[in-house]
Amino acid sequence: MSEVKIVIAGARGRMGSEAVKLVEETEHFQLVGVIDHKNEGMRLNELEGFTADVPIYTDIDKCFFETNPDVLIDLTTPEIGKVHTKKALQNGVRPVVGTTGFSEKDLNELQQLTEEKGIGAIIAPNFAIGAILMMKFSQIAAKYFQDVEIIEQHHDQKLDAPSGTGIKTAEMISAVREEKQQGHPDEKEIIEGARGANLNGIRLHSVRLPGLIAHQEVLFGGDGQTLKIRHDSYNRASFMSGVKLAVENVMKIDLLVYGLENIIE
Ligand SMILES: NC(=O)C1=CN([C@@H]2O[C@H](COP(=O)(O)OP(=O)(O)OC[C@H]3O[C@@H](n4cnc5c(N)ncnc54)[C@H](OP(=O)(O)O)[C@@H]3O)[C@@H](O)[C@H]2O)C=CC1
Ligand SMILES: O=C(O)C1=N[C@H](C(=O)O)C[C@H](O)C1
Repeated sequence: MSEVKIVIAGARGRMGSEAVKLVEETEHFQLVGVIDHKNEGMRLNELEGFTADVPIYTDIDKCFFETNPDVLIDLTTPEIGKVHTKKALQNGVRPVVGTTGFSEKDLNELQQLTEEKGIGAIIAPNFAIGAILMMKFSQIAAKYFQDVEIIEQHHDQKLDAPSGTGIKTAEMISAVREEKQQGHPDEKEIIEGARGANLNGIRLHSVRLPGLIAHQEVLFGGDGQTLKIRHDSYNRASFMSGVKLAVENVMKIDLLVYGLENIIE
């Protein structure tokens, strides 16, 4: 594979700093710059913990113009991630987006823009291979068990709830499950929110605690039995093989792919 020139947005963050390591360690990847909201004019290796000698930009247009990247890896925040993805597509840069918190409307807009530009884009709510399998296995199980609830657990610095993975799991299950209103028909929430979020009748519960990283359990209930499908990420390195796969694949496609399950057959 020929060399892929990469810019990372959110490089100082928990995920971004792992992505910097991944890019530095991968022979056919080249880090050409990073996008931040501070440290304009500095080099990344002037910041503690980094060795990559690349420029830091606070202006994404200037970054794209000066570094001419093939791919933008975005690992920022729900608000800014959307702006960056749009800017990347407008500049002919292929986005690989791990940032979560995109709405259906955002995804539709980005899909349209991708089609207009005719270049690849990947938005992956979860890059961990085990999490992709957890979602795929849940989709299989949902053909046999109509009753399902999702419990996702994350660190307490997470900005969005439910998690992107929780939403994607519910969407994948909804695609194969006959819609069902679960629980007792006369059920009443004594305290609002007690039954969690509701996506097509599937309940999604979000736990936020220090000490956690990223965990999800999908619980199915049937006659006298339950089935639990669980995935745990214990560190951010667990996401990096998926980031690598996404970067390699985004160079070969000319459409928007939402979810790595569409790439890992
Ligand atoms: N798809 C996946 O597999 C995974 C996705 N995620 C998602 O990735 C995103 C990042 O998560 P995480 O690394 O934990 O978060 P962090 O808060 O650790 O990192 C986000 C980084 O983005 C920076 N940032 C904020 N605003 C801007 C901006 N305007 N331009 C450039 N950088 C900016 C932050 O800087 P500062 O700290 O100064 O604000 C910070 O360095 C989240 O949306 C999370 O849900 C997380 C894990 C796995
Ligand atoms: O914010 C996180 O940490 C994570 N976010 C993603 C999500 O919202 O699903 C992926 C993973 O769960 C970690």
